[in-house]
Amino acid sequence: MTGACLLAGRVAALVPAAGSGTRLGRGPKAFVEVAGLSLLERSVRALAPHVDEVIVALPAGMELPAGLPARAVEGGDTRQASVLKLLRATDADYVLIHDAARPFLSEEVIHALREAIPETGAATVALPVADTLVRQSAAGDWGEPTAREGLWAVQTPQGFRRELLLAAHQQAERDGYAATDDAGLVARLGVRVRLVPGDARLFKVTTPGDLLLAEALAAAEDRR
Ligand SMILES: Nc1ccn([C@@H]2O[C@H](COP(=O)(O)OP(=O)(O)OP(=O)(O)O)[C@@H](O)[C@H]2O)c(=O)n1
Ligand SMILES: C[C@](O)(CO)[C@H](O)COP(=O)(O)O
Repeated sequence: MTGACLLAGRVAALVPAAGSGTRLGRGPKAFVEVAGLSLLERSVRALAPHVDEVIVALPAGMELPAGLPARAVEGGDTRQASVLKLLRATDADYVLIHDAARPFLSEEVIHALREAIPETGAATVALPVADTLVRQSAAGDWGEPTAREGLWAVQTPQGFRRELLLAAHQQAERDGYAATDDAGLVARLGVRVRLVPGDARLFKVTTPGDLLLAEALAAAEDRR
């Protein structure tokens, strides 16, 4: 394992990649290619040098691309269910959860996240919100403006002591509670989650417009 930031123990990167990519409309999204490399390959290749193992949750019946330094489990019906399966597939001391759909993950972000984890056992990469925010009215127009000060848009990777995240998932499962990310499940236990400034390039490829952006960014990065 390489990576400057020491976490005491083994670190696994867990990559939920079992989504169907409905909003993108190009089939299982993790396998969609950007400049010749799939979102999944880009994400795994960014993580692998910084962790002891990489485990990917895949849609049923799909296999890992040849030569990828990872092993696979079958994903669940939701992202939360896929992450729980990934957590049960490792005994690492720490886990970094990273969406396959966020393919532009830098070494700097991984290091900053790893440094933030030990204080409370939980940290996430996120970006301070830069746009004006408004809640829509009942008619779908401009409704109530929302102050953006102190608001962050949450990204991945997110890092945890594995036992803490497992406890959070198990509690959520008992309560029938669903969250859109893992930090939210841990925060629900009353544990402080550190916010680590992220990177605009960590956007989630969700819509066809995001894919165009990803193609442009990949072309620029691959030229460097
Ligand atoms: N059952 C699921 C659903 C999502 N994911 C993963 O969680 C990440 C974030 O999900 P999202 O971007 O919403 O992907 P999809 O669910 O594929 O997209 P959509 O909602 O448009 O179908 C993705 O890497 C996706 O593959 C997963 O592992 N298992
Ligand atoms: C985990 C996440 O990427 C953090 O922003 C996000 O919540 C995933 O949401 P999705 O609806 O599963 O894309």
